[in-house]
Amino acid sequence: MNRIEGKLVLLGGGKMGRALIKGVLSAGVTTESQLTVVEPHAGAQQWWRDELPGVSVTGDGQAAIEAAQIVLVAVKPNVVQQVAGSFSGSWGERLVISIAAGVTLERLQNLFDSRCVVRVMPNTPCLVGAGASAYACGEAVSSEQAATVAAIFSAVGVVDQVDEQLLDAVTGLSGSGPAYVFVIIEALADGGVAAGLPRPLAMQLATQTVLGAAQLLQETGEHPAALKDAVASPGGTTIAGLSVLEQNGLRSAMIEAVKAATERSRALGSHA
Ligand SMILES: NC(=O)C1=CN([C@@H]2O[C@H](COP(=O)(O)OP(=O)(O)OC[C@H]3O[C@@H](n4cnc5c(N)ncnc54)[C@H](O)[C@@H]3O)[C@@H](O)[C@H]2O)C=CC1
Ligand SMILES: O=C(O)[C@@H]1CCC=N1
Repeated sequence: MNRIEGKLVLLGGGKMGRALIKGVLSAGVTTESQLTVVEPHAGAQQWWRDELPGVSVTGDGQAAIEAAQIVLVAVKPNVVQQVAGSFSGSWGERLVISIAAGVTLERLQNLFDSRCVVRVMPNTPCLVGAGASAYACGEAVSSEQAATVAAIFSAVGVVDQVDEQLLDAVTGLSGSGPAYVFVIIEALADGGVAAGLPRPLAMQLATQTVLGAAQLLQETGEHPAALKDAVASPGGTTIAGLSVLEQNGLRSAMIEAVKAATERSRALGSHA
């Protein structure tokens, strides 16, 4: 795993900032002493002091940003403008990496008055090293800086560089997707409970079934339809279940969910 050089500042120590930094630290891509977290809320600051006492935490990022080579922006989309304006120096050649949903490279370039900006869409499984991320680079991002982005996000999962126009769809699929899968797991477990299983056993079976199916798909490289067909015996249990999923529009619900989240990402970008 590539170690990154230089000081890194995280702007926004909330859910995603925590997931990314914990993952990156445990992969050894950076160290606690290279890191400063800028976070205004006392409760969130306390989390960092309790969980990662070697990381500096501050409410005022001026000095830390001055000393940093890399700035990771993990605030809500409507706060990006505020954090960009809160630094009184020039953002200059610093690498600014934003994970804010919908906030475009053009918008980032304007807000940070810099062409060294990268727009990334990660997801929460980064916390356990199983994230899925994609990124697009601004006009002046060097190949070394792009490699730094790849090093950070490959430390916490898989990462691809894409054309920026694809990032709203990435947001709708893999950025928001963990939530869809959690709903599926919860619903599978509810079904198990309805069919008479104790809740803890139902949760374990539902979770492991989703994990195992994903792993089987990934490791065999088979088409999902072929793997689905292999489960469904003629006149058996699975085809009875699949038939109910089709009657209730599961596929179409999934497609519409990704499309709706993609549209929402586009809308967030136009309002951020
Ligand atoms: N939650 C998710 O699954 C994903 C979120 N994202 C993006 O990540 C960004 C952060 O999302 P979450 O971590 O879920 O939100 P969050 O609300 O958990 O974290 C945001 C943090 O920013 C802090 N903050 C507010 N104003 C600030 C300021 N002026 N300076 C520094 N920090 C400030 C807040 O106190 C909070 O701790 C969003 O832009 C979101 O679109 C991207 C991928 C997945
Ligand atoms: O719901 C959101 O806006 C963020 C972006 C992707 C996942 N969560």
